[in-house]
Formats: sequence, C-alpha cells, structure tokens
Amino acid sequence: MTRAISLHHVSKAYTRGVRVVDRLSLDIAPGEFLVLLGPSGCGKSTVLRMIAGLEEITEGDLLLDGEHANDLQPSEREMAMVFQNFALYPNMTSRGNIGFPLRIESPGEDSGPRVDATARMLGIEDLLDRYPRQLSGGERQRVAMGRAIVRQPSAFLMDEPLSNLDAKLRSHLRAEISTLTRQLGVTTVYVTHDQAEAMSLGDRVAVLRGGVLQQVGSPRSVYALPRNVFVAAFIGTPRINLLRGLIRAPIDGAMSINLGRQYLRLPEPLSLDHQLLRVQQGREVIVGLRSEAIRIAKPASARPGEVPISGLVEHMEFQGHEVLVHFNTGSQPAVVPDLEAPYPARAIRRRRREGTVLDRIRERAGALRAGPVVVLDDPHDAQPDPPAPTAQESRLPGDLVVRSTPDIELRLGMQIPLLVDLAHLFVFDQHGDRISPASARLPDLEE
Ligand SMILES: Nc1ncnc2c1ncn2[C@@H]1O[C@H](COP(=O)(O)OP(=O)(O)OP(=O)(O)O)[C@@H](O)[C@H]1O
Repeated sequence: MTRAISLHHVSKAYTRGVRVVDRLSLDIAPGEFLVLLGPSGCGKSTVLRMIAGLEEITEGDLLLDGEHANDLQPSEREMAMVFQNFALYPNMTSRGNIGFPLRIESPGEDSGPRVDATARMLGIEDLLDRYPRQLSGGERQRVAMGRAIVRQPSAFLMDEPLSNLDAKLRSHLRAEISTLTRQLGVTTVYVTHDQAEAMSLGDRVAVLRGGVLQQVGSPRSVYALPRNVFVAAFIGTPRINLLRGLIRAPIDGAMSINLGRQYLRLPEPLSLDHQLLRVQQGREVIVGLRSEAIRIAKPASARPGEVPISGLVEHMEFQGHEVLVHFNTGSQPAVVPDLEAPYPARAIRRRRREGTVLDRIRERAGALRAGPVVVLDDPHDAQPDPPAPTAQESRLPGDLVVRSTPDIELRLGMQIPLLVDLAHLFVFDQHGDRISPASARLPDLEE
C-alpha cells in the first residue's frame, strides 16, 4: 500500500511566534517521489519530521489518504525514515539491523526470509553478518535502506540520506534509490539541499526558503519557469547570471534593457513577452541569463533572436569537458539573500569585523563598485544592516559566466564578443518575481 500525503497550511513554531515552517500546503500523490529542496535551516527536516509524527504540528492539517493524521502516533503512520547518519545499531549485524523493525512489529516470528529477500533486492547478501564498523559508508546506507524497506512501509521519508558519502558513491546510490523506490512504487519524500540531487531524483521538487514554499513542480518546469529569482538562482549549475537591468522603452525608439555599460536591444517586432516589459519602462529589473543563453561568437554570426554584447575575460575555470569563462561586462550583479546562508546575519557581521586583511581589501574593492541590488521580499522594507554575504558576493571575478569548449583559446584581459539568446532571457521585478517569460509561452510546463 502506498499513501497520499497532504499538508494543508501547516506551520511549525519551536518558539512562540517564530514560524520555521509557514503555512505550507502540498499534495503528494500515492507513489510520487517528492523532493524538499532548500538551503540549510529553511525547514525541510522539520516538514519531514512533522509528516513522520516526530514533531508536533503547530497549526494546519496533515492528511494521510485523506484522513486527518495530526495526532497519529509515528508507529501508526506506517512510514519508514532513512537518516543522513544511517542510525544503525552498532552492536547488531546487518541482519540484526534490517530485521529489527520486524522483531518489534511481530516478536517471535522468523524475520529471516524477509531479511534475505530485502538483502537480495539491495545486493547486500554478503554483508549480512558484518557489524556497522565493518562496513563502508555506502554499505551502511544500503543496510539502512534495507531496514526501511523490510517492513514494506506505505511511505519513505529520507533526510539527506546521501550527504555523508563521497560524490561518486552519492551519484551511484542516487540511481539505486531512484530505481528501488520506483520498483516498490512507494510514496517518497526526500530532503536535500543539493539541487542536482533534487533534479535527478524527484518527480516533483518543492523549493523552500525560510519555511515558505516558493514553488513546486517537475524538475523541468522549475528550471524553465522559476517563479522567482530565488528559485532561479538555487536551481541549475553553473548558477544563473543575475544582473541589474533598467528597461528603456522610448515611444519612438527600440526597446532595450540597459545593463550598465552595455544594453540588450530587444528585436522588432517585439515578442509578446517583450511587449509586456514595456510597463516596466524606467524601472530597475533583474535580468537572468543561464549559461546556455550566452555563447562566444561574433555579431555577424548572430541567429534570429540573438543580440551582441562583449565581455572582458577575468577568470577561467577548467572543468575537463568544458571551461567556465567569467566575463566582466560592466554590469552589476544582483544578490539574492538566503541562498546558502547557514549562519544568522549577526554571526556573519561578527566574522566580518574579525575578517582578514584580504577580506578588508575585498570589501574595499566591493565598495568601489556600485552596491549590488538586493532582492527584497517587501520593497518597502528598510535595510538597517548590510545584506549578509552570499555565494554571489563571494563569487569569482566577473559578472557573467559562460560555458565554452575546453579547446577555446582565451587569455585573461581579452575583450570577447558574445551573443545573448533572448529566447532564454528571464526578467524579474524588484521583488524578485518573474515577469518574463510569461507562463503562457511554455504551455506544456505547469506552474
Ligand atoms: N528542536 C528545535 N528547537 C528549536 N529550533 C529548532 C529545532 N529544530 C530545528 N529548529 C530550527 O528550525 C529551523 C529549521 O530547521 P530544519 O532542521 O528543519 O532545517 P533544514 O532545512 O532541514 O536544515 P538543514 O539542511 O541544515 O538540516 C532552523 O532555524 C532550526 O534552527
């Protein structure tokens, strides 16, 4: 049996008045693989623990197969949890660990056949007589999976189950988890802060920020139509380029987006999306360009919909199969707070005060440039403190990262022609909400 899990306006406050999960609503279909994705501290594990019954729900309703379940005991929910730290009993062999839930459920019954069947499914028959200390990290996680599967639960709840493993093993086990949960057809809620993991595993991905659901959709739709700048920046590698822009829409001239020293001229006749930008005339916006929206090429080789700009090579990251080229185009990056800020703002300020000479030089260099635009949740909010540094601030030089083939011959300091494909242009307003493209342009993607 597999379960439908619904959360209706669910909130959690550990301290009175401070919601770490804020009115979350989600409907997870039977057999679905849903990933909860977000930066550290955004409330992912709390949501999972509320579903498991390990944490009380402060407000709102949890429904299991349509039945109110807020007050059900964890054991009555028939769910199995898999944790990051594997949580195996050190004094039990793998056989003992996997069979443990069966012995609790039906004491006196022979758990052997089911343990053997589970071990076969996971390919760990030869590990059954070893203790956890005699297993590698990946093997331990397989045993932990075995313990979760053996009871044939109605749902799996997985809390960063792979984050203690190295990259190669992680991607291997990721594929195993995907195959296994699909074979079993059991509803799975999987927590991670790793967007690549979320994109490769989930039927749908739910992106959380500060306890608030930002967007839920298929990996393809959250990538192609991020609802706001936070989702756009959190999903995709290399990270989307986010630049400050200003919409220019003179009555008798071509419409363009000013990027500081350069501009993107919108081709005529204007597409519907670009016509919609006219109302933003004179306003600051955030331009989002994923690396596939830009290529290194001369203006003469522009295809329809591509417009030229140029950039100064400031840094190159050799990745083997490709090179990430960091260009300075004279534009200002937009900063998205909370992207991966595991520390409270106060701690960051303290670290800043205690910063190294290099930090101070960086700060001074930063101050020489115009300050980056910070996306506000509420545009009327005052900004009493400087924004916490984010991954964007600590980014390598350049304001625009472009992918290229590894054989490209570029040197630092070269001025290089670039073509921007406006079909892949995102425009967000000052609150960070996407204004272009409009949803209707990609009708096969739900939002
Ligand atoms: N028992 C608790 N008492 C008080 N605050 C808590 C408790 N558990 C979690 N919190 C706080 O609730 C917020 C959400 O925590 P949670 O563990 O759900 O986040 P998360 O997104 O899973 O983070 P991570 O990826 O780092 O595990 C955090 O600010 C955390 O400090």
